[in-house]
Amino acid sequence: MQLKDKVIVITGAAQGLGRAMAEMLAARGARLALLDLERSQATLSEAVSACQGLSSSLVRSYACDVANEEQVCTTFARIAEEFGQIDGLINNAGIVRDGLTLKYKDGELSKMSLAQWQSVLDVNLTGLFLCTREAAAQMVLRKTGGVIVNISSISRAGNAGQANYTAAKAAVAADTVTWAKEFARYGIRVGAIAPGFIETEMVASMKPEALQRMAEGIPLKRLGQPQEIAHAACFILENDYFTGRVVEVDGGLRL
Ligand SMILES: NC(=O)C1=CN([C@@H]2O[C@H](COP(=O)(O)OP(=O)(O)OC[C@H]3O[C@@H](n4cnc5c(N)ncnc54)[C@H](O)[C@@H]3O)[C@@H](O)[C@H]2O)C=CC1
Ligand SMILES: CC(C)c1ccc(C(=O)O)c(O)c1O
Repeated sequence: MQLKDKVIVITGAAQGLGRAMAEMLAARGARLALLDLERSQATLSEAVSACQGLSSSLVRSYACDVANEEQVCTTFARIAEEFGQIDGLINNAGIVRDGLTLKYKDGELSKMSLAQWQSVLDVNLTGLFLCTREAAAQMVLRKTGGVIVNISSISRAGNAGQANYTAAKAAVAADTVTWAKEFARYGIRVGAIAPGFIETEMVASMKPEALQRMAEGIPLKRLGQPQEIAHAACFILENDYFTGRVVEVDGGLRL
């Protein structure tokens, strides 16, 4: 897919990987619909301005909680109406609520709460399902075809302290295959990226000692940059023979 003038929706676009992908796509001439939570609209406006500084193509922001079915349906219908079509979707919005499933220390047993489990599944998996369904529906109805890029994680292979996140990101990788098979007949490709540790606000909230230990274990000896993930997203969007696969961009962490 040539990116110039294509309409690409990015969820969780206010900061981090979402914003980096928005800026790279703007620089390549794509038209952008940038989504984030109501409470992140001020930051999202800054992302819109940054994109507008890189391109004369249309860039608009939308307040949308990807885990809210009504908001997702309304927002994707609005985007299709306002832009005339949807050519691409990057399912990037995600949260972490890390913790051990069980912790036993000094005679005290603590547990991951159902709310802690459910909140991560709601955003990282159900949200991604809702956005995929609504974007694909517009692509099918308008007979445009398109591309969907899901953000998984190397955590999908299992990571202590992330039972909720791991479950969601593994399901994202599995459903990337499911949807690649289901949607190929409509000219829709679906791919995924599994980033390793990338330098964003989410990772900055980790303990510095833990981050340092982690970086030392990465063969390339550094965290990834958001632009390196944006580059992978552009590859999936642009390469017309790519579907149903997960691109791992992790500095060799899982070798
Ligand atoms: N930073 C990293 O090292 C890695 C990140 N990832 C994944 O990449 C994606 C982006 O991560 P970062 O940019 O690091 O995170 P971030 O926390 O910096 O940005 C996430 C964005 O998603 C938005 N968001 C959260 N819940 C939302 C919801 N319900 N509806 C709409 N927007 C919502 C937030 O407001 C925020 O703007 C996530 O899916 C994350 O799981 C995967 C592997 C590694
Ligand atoms: C273990 C993986 C690389 C990981 C680690 C931390 C975060 C985060 O803090 O956001 C992730 O999203 C991950 O996927």
